[in-house]
Amino acid sequence: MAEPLFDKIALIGIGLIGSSLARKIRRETLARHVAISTRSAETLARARELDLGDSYTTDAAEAARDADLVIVSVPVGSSGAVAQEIAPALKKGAILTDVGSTKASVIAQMAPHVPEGVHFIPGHPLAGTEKSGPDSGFAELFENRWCIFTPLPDTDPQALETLSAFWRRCGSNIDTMDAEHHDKTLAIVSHLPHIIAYNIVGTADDLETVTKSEVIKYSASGFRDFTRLAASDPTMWRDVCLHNKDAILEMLARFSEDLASLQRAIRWGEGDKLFDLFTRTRAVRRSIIEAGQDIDQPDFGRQAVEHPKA
Ligand SMILES: NC(=O)C1=CN([C@@H]2O[C@H](COP(=O)(O)OP(=O)(O)OC[C@H]3O[C@@H](n4cnc5c(N)ncnc54)[C@H](O)[C@@H]3O)[C@@H](O)[C@H]2O)C=CC1
Ligand SMILES: O=C(O)C(=O)Cc1ccc(O)cc1
Repeated sequence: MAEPLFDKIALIGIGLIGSSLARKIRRETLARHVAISTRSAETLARARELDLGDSYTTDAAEAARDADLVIVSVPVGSSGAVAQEIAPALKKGAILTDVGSTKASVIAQMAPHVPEGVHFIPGHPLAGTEKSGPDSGFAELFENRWCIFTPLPDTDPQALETLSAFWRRCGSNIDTMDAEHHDKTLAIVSHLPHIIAYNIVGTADDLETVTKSEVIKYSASGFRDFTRLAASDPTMWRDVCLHNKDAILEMLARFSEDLASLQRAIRWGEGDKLFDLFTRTRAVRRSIIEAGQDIDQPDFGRQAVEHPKA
């Protein structure tokens, strides 16, 4: 078995992402000690029952003390408060990272609190499901997934390599880019799909002419796919919307223009236009599959939750 990469890893936040990391770290012995901290005593008690770590506390600073790697896995709107709380406890040379779905805002919130000598490397694993909480995690979540880092200009290359090695051991491929580019890219490939899903399910729920029971009874697989995304955690997605506002609004404006054009094509019976668009979009799906992206991983997640492996 390979040597642990770290003596102590602190996981601040133990929901889907934090608990998936905990399970992987424990399974592969990536650290000698896993310290777990979360805000609510109830969630912490559940993490203890699931045996996700070696020590448990609601005091984030206590968990972060002496840690070589601190991973903040909380809704993006709470990342500044967490950074402020743990900052005095961070040891010199420690790596501080996060997993938040937005990056420019997380950097703006966390960076001002990071003490001299601590390596702050913002990160984002592109891996998840619609589930949340410590029960929903599974060790395989990050396998064959991308983990994006958005390093700051003064990021230490050695610390970046150490963190990359950790994520590779979690099964991920690594990419780096600047935070603004990350936020624009994720706005279109992740944030908009969730917003569209929330919207369509909300519209269906509001309809007067179709009853709620008909929506449930007759929901074809297309609508069901939207309901999966629309079941994602409300706190997490409220924060994503509020903290990637500009990029999301920019992509929504583009989306609305294209939707208006589609609406017009339907109104005027422009079959060729519809056919051309649908042909182009089918090719996008095919290239995703050809690129080997396992887009059905959420099903794998559901199976893993039914048969949890700590
Ligand atoms: N759910 C997903 O599919 C993915 C989520 N992310 C990002 O990962 C982060 C965590 O998301 P999940 O694990 O899905 O959420 P979750 O809702 O499953 O877990 C969040 C955890 O943070 C804790 N928490 C909330 N506020 C806190 C605070 N102020 N101090 C300490 N702990 C606090 C909660 O008690 C819970 O343990 C978010 O920033 C999200 O954007 C990234 C990739 C995928
Ligand atoms: O459940 C899904 O389909 C997801 O898209 C999960 C997800 C949610 C947020 C992220 O920042 C990354 C991945």
